[in-house]
Amino acid sequence: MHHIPAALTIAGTDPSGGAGIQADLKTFQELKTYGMSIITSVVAQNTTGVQDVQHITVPMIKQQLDSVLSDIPFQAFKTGMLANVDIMNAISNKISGLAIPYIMDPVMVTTSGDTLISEDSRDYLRESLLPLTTLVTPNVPEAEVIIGETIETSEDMQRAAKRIVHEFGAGAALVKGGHMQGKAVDFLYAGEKMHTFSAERIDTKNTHGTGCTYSAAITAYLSQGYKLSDAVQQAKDFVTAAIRGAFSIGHGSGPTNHWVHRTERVT
Ligand SMILES: Nc1ncnc2c1ncn2[C@@H]1O[C@H](COP(=O)(O)OP(=O)(O)O)[C@@H](O)[C@H]1O
Ligand SMILES: Cc1ncc(COP(=O)(O)OP(=O)(O)O)c(N)n1
Repeated sequence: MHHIPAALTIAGTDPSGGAGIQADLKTFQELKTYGMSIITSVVAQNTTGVQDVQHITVPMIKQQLDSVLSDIPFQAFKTGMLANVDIMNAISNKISGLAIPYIMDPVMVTTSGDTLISEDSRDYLRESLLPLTTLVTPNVPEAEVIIGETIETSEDMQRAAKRIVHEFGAGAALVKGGHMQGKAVDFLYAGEKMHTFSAERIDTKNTHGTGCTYSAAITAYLSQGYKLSDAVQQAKDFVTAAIRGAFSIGHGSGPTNHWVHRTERVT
């Protein structure tokens, strides 16, 4: 039988199409993985920020998960916005038995400065969800929240990645350097050596949804059987190209361009 790689995203929405579920599904599709989605919160947002949020009820989130789990196999999954402890707890109960890669994008605050998860859920995320992960992908502010320390240098980023694995129990940690100065350097630590992924910093304000796109690309590559460091390298190339080709649309920080690879192939 023909094997179709499939992946699931569990996250909030972005009706303007740049981040959240919409970014994840576009990325899965572009990378030729069949995409499925569980919506945790409906977020009224656009390139300028978040205007309103409505959380989906816990029974409805559980039912969405059951609908997928009872029907279609998938080879990797990711979580994005999980707004509160009740939602995190429901997800954790449903996914803890799944023996496939789990990528957590520990979404907390958007680039526009809007908070997406409650204060008290940060502890739950750290203590109950992190140990379930294959990989967690914090940006620097998120890594600071997880370890409770300020990160100023690339040595600090590497120390954070190690602590997230050894002290907080994540399977691996990818600490992303989009919020630092100079080259866009990310560090991956999975318990052995430190891997470095580096790209030129692109001078653009259009970075809405980069974290979602990056973690979705890693999830897609893992669903296709790539080993972790190769999946991250492929995803880094994908997100860098997507930032380079980002759209100047909307009145704020525009979205990454998910089909830049295809347009490059066509022209
Ligand atoms: N201006 C940029 N030029 C090149 N790469 C970038 C730029 N901004 C972010 N990145 C990269 O995009 C990815 C997402 O990183 P980051 O912005 O830190 O996460 P988030 O979107 O979660 O805040 C990382 O690989 C980071 O290095
Ligand atoms: C629903 C939803 N989830 C996550 C984010 C954050 O997206 P991210 O990729 O970290 O990029 P920014 O948009 O914050 O730059 C979001 N905005 N919405």
